[in-house]
Formats: sequence, C-alpha cells, structure tokens
Amino acid sequence: AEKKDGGSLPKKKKQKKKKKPQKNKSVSHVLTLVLQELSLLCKRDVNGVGMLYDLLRSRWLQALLKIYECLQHYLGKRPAPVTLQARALNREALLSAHDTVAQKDFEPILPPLPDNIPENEEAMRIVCLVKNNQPLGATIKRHEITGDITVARVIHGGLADRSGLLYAGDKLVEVNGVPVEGLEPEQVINILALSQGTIMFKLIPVSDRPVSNQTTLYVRAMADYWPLQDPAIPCADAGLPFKKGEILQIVDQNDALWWQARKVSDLSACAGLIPSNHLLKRKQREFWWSQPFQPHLCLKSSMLFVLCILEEEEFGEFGQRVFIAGFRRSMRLCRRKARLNQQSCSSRCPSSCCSTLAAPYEEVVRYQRHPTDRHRLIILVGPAGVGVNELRRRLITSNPREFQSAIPHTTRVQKSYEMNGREYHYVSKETFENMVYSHRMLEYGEYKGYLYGTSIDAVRAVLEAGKICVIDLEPQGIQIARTYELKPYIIFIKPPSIGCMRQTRKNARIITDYYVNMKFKEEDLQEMEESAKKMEAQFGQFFDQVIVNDNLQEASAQLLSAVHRAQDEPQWVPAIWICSDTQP
Ligand SMILES: Nc1ncnc2c1ncn2[C@@H]1O[C@H](COP(=O)(O)OP(=O)(O)OP(=O)(O)O)[C@@H](O)[C@H]1O
Repeated sequence: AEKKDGGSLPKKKKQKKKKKPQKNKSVSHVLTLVLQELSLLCKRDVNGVGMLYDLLRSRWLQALLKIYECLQHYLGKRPAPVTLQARALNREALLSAHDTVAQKDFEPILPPLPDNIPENEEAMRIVCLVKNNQPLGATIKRHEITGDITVARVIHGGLADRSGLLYAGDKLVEVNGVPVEGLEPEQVINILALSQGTIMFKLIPVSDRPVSNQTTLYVRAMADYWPLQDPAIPCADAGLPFKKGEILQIVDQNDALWWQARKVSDLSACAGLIPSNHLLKRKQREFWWSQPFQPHLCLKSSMLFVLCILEEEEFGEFGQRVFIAGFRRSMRLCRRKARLNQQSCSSRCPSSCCSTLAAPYEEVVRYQRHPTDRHRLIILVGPAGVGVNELRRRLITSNPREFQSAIPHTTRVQKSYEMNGREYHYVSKETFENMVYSHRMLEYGEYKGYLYGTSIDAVRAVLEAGKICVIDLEPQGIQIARTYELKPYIIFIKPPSIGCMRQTRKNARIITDYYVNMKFKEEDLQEMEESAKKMEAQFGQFFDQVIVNDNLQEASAQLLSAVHRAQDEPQWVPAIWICSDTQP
C-alpha cells in the first residue's frame, strides 16, 4: 500500500511534502477497509473471520501501527547520528543489542534452600543477601538475659533495608550455616566479614515489626560529632560524622538514644547513626563538667564590650551625597580588650559554654520570602580589621535605595552639625538603659562614658521602609537577633591566609585607640586569623554563608549575590520562625 500511494504522487517539490501524511493515512485507511470487508464476512459466518476481525481491531495492533507511522515520519526527516561513534551503529544492531540484554538474567544465583526447613513457614525465615562493596547496613546485639543474637537496627537505605527481608528484633539462628547460639556479636560479625558472595541468614522473625509512621525531620547541627571518637556508639562504622551548621535529614527516631540521619548535601547516601537530641545534650554536659572548674564568663551576658561609633558621609552610585549612619570604626584596642575577656573563656571551654545550654539540634524548614514580605535582616560578622565595614559600605553605596544600615542610639550629646535620627538617635541614659533591660538592643557598649548601641527598633524602621537592612554585629549578638520577626541571614566574613593578607592589605589601614590610620602589623594579621578561627568554632552553626575577603571586588560581588539569594531563594531557617502558632 505504501509503495502504491507513494508512487502515485507527483514529483513537484511542494506536493512532495504532502507525500508522508498521505502515506501514513493509507495504512489506517487500508485497515479500515479491511475491517469493513471483514465485518460483512462476519455476518456470513465465514470460518475464522471473527478471529481475524478481533485481531485487526486489537489495541496492540493499533498501537504498533502508530509506532510504525511515527517511525516512517521520523525516517522521512533523515535523522543524522548525534555522535561520530553512533554512525557505525544501525537500528537493527541497536535493537538486537537491546533484545540480548533484555533476555539475560542478571539475578544472582542463590544457593539451594536447606532441606530441614520447618513446616511452620512463619517460625523460621531464610534470607539470602548478595554482598557487594557496601556494608550490610544492619547491626546486631546480644540479649543480656537470653543471650540471643538479634538484629539491633537496620540502617535506612542500606543493603538490608533495601532487601526488605531483615528487621530490627529478628533473632539470628544461623549465618552461612554456622549456628550463632552462644557466640558473641563480634564472632558473628567475623563470619559475616569473611563470607564472600551471598550471605544466608536463618532467623526467627520478630513478632511485632516496628511500624514506621515517623515524619522526616530536618535539623541544623549545633555541635560537631565524630563517631570514631565516641566510645558509646553501638557501631562506629555506621556513625554519621557531622559539623556544626550542617543540615541533617533525620529518618528514624525509633531508638531513644541513637537516631538515623543523612546529610541534605548527600541524600542519596545511606543513613548513619547520630546521637539523639537527649543523648548529645547529655554528652555535652558531661564533657563540660569534666573540664577543670573555671568561672565560665560566657554564661553571663557577654554583651558588654566597648565600642565606638563614628559616623561617615559617603557618595552614592549617582554621585549624590548619602549619609550612611551606623558605621562603626571600632577602636581596635578597646574591642581587643573586650574580646580578650570573651576569648579567655572560650579557650578554657573549647566546646563553648553556650552550646551546653542550647539544644544540640535545631529543627529547620525550607523558607522562601514572599516578594511582598519584609526583607530579611542581613548581618555581617567577622574579626576586627577583616573588612566587614568596607564590604558593607560598598554594598550600601552601590545602591542606597535598596540597602541601608540601622541608625544607632547614643547617650552622647548631639553636635551642632548633627541631626537627631540621621547620625544617631540621641537618647538619655535612662532611656538607653530601659531599652537594654527590655531586650530592645541587639548590641551595645560604652565608650568614653557614653553608651552606643544598635536597636531592634532601628532595624525595624529600615525594614518597614521596604529596604534591605545590612548591619554588622559582634557574634555574641546573633542569638538576640535570631527572631521570627527579623529572620536574619548571617554572613561570616573570613580572612584569607596570612600570606594573602600580607599582599592584599599593603595599603589597608586600621583604626586603633591611638592612631586613626595605621598600617596592619604582622600581629594584627595573626590576631585576625586566630579570632576568625574562634568565631567559627563558637558561632559557626549560625552562619548561613561564609565569604573569604581575599580580593575586595570579588568579595563585594559575592556579598551582593548572597544578599539577593537570602531574599529571593529558599533557605533553611529555624522551624519556629515559620510555625506561626509558636510565635510570641
Ligand atoms: N580584601 C581587601 N583587600 C585589601 N584591603 C582591604 C580588604 N578588605 C578590607 N580592606 C581594608 O582593610 C581595612 C580594614 O577594613 P574595615 O575597616 O572594613 O575592617 P573591619 O572588619 O570593619 O574592622 P573593624 O571592626 O576594626 O572596624 C580598610 O582599610 C579596608 O579598606
């Protein structure tokens, strides 16, 4: 039929284009004619016609015809092979390769079942697993009283879990034909370790399989955990190491002490054991108490450090004069004194006193700011001299209509050229102290007998004006700023290597109590590096983003894109910010 119709078409180019649809139509057309013919014959009760009629009307034949028509249409387009190698292939060879593979049986050849299987099938189960490079993904334990060896837990996503044949609580009877009665778990593990290919378990299934009705939970780790250094972990190899700040997906909380989790950065991996919230908190406390007694200064409010605030004028992107209030040119010596107090505590207490009081895991959810919602507060944190203010100033001057700093409060007297609410909010000491007592200050300090501070009200004013508020903060203030209302996005500005700073900071100037513009000395760079390490160790769990301030231009560009990401893309935030019921 194809040839006939094709041959009858005229040779003109324009008409040639119509050739294929006609050709395709003809197949269906011929089939319709045949069916009509057959239906007449059916009425005459000709032998076998009914069967042929059903065959030609069958759905699969119609589907085959459709495929045929599609292929014809595709062939008409004269498809070219995508790669050079593919030129050597032809359709038949490909189809034949497919058929050969499809017919092969890739299932492992399992050993024959033992003869002495009990009649009651439920009483005993034979499980054969094929060992590959992966661990088995199950742990075993010995019952303290009965001495039975049972499956302690099955790791999510592991070999045993994927088989669906092993469950926590199953009692092992034999492993590879060796009875396990009287053996220690280590001896059973040895048998497993030595076995090659398939492993055969004879076991008595647990009567009440645990029903897993748990919802997956996401948490931010607020502490580091190294399973290989934890003597209490049931199986160190099955442990999941993590660092503070990492987001974990908790998939199993059946055990009160050991949970199973994955890192969101690698969800395809099989889960690992992590200490439960309760257990990790207990570990932190034990560690804390095991340290020689020192008065732990950081349990007290660590907000009282000395700072100085200097106001500045800047020129914005269009050359107009822009007042950028809130630029703190810290008197480095004063801050250093205050920092030394804080550091002396953290060096005595490396796991951080704060972490002993806080929950070791913080439940988090994915949050994306709605375009009509207020912007998230941007907080920059970093050691003195790293360039926090330089980066912040560059960001704000690049677009003062989009970015703004918070105007600080002070108790000092207003100067003749200053305007209340432009450089500072000038308030009485009593008002300032009231703000501190009612927790309305993100950070504050004293310089030359006057109080200076950044208030939540000042931040709120910028956000309510529809702008992105960008402030810098001492890390001790992070906890106060982390609220449902401000939803801060915290960026840590990290110094590059000292070698790199020697190169890039040749012309940089720092401000100290005695000199306004002083070159960086070697000890300044070292202090910056040490201070950054301590900040990361103590507060790293709160950092949403880390920017290494190596090249100023690049760091500025990274900051700009991080700030936009924080506003426009989904981020992990504490669940308590989103569950409105729990909001104050
Ligand atoms: N990437 C960089 N390359 C070269 N110089 C830099 C870089 N970043 C910052 N600087 C310079 O380093 C000096 C200190 O920067 P800046 O005042 O911003 O520090 P800071 O982190 O705010 O410190 P402080 O808290 O003491 O005020 C400035 O002269 C600044 O121009």
